[in-house]
Amino acid sequence: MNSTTELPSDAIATVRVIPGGPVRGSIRPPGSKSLTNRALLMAAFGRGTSQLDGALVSEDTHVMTDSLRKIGVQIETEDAGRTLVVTGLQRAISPSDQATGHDLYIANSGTTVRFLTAALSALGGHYTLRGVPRMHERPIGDLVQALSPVVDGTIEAVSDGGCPPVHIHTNGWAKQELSVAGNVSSQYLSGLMMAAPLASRRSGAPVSIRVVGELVSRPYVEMTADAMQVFGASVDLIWPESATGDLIVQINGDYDSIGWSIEPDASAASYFWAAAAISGGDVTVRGLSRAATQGDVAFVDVLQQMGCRIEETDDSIRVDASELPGGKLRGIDVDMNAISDTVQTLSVVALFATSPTRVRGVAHNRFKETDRIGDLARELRKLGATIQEHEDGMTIHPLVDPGVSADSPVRLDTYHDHRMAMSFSLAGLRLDGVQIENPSCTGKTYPNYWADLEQLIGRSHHWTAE
Ligand SMILES: O=C(O)C1=C[C@@H](OP(=O)(O)O)[C@@H](O)[C@H](O)C1
Ligand SMILES: C=C(OP(=O)(O)O)C(=O)O
Repeated sequence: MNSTTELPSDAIATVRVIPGGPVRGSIRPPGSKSLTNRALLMAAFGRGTSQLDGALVSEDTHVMTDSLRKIGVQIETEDAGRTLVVTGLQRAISPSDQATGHDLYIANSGTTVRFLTAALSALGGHYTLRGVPRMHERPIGDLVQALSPVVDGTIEAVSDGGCPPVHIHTNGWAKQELSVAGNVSSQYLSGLMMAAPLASRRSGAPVSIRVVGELVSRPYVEMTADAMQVFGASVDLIWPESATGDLIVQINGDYDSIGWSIEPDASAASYFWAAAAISGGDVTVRGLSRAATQGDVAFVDVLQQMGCRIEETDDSIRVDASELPGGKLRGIDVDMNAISDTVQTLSVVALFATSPTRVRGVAHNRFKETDRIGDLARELRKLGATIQEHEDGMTIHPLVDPGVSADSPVRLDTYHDHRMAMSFSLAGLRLDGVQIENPSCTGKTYPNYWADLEQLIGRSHHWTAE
């Protein structure tokens, strides 16, 4: 057994977090995945050269950067990749590109495949986007269906159920009015919104998008609109007045070159706030406030409902669980549709509450890196928890006897899902013997997670490669 601050490599099979006392400290997570991939896309198709500071360096941003470079976008890096200098590809695709086409590898990055599918269909050319086996089970059919009637050419998703690989052969968009479903993923709408300026370049006309029916993960659409405005495009989100009405999005204008500082990742911050809640400690996350563009900062409201105290400044949010009412976290009933990437984090916190926690509104979590309801329930049960699965979420019953025996370790599978690994590490703050499989899967959005966790939890805990 050894303790190290080095990154777990692929050769390391499991990690064990050793329980200890309250976690106290402060941390600044790496840049936001969602903002980095949006900024890369808009800078790549903008006028002139943009500089992005504080970018995330991870698998999801790497596949975006690589794909953009492959189609001819110039991207220079500084500060170990955290600064990106991007020269926009302000041109239609060249005849030689048209002849050869591009084969783009997008691993398991939902943002990359959905944003690029929309943008490349508007840019024109021949492309195939393919990823890991799980990516070929993640839906993109609603986006392809939205694009099929408007492209001048063809677009198809060839795996069962309308999943990647995606083949695109177009001369851009021939129409400016689209309809898209939003009940499986908001990334389809975000992709179409960001592609719109590319289509307007060709037609000279604004683009209008109707979202038919329910829209999940709404804060990400607001983030897209905000980021597009930062890049100089104009976006109107016209929200329906009744629950049954449709959202209409109108987009006009084009992307400028800008300098932009990217916020730390709020979904990543959830693990550190949760570490405070679970251990009865207090943790300050630097670089985020409630005014952040990322909806996931609202995870602190969930912890507040469970009894934690929240303190904010313009540039930090602190979660304090050192004086919980009655000394314990309380279970809650919460709709997490808007902040679904933090469901796994909450599910582990809920194991240590005094009453059950019901999570609602996240049926779309079954389409992510893995089935984040069924697979999550299976792993939590291995810890001895009673978990009820629902169509739209789950109920987590607190552990009756928190304390897994050290001589009978529990191995938790992570399903190549970074958020499974990061969330399960939190269980190890209180339970003995929790082993997390394939810890390097955090590389999708947080390659330095284990080192950062160790730095925060300090000497009383260690993560251990076995
Ligand atoms: O637009 C984005 O950056 C994201 C939207 C969300 O996906 P869904 O809209 O599929 O819920 C979220 O889960 C994902 O991590 C990032
Ligand atoms: C769902 C996620 O990612 P994506 O959809 O971008 O692959 C995530 O990061 O939790």
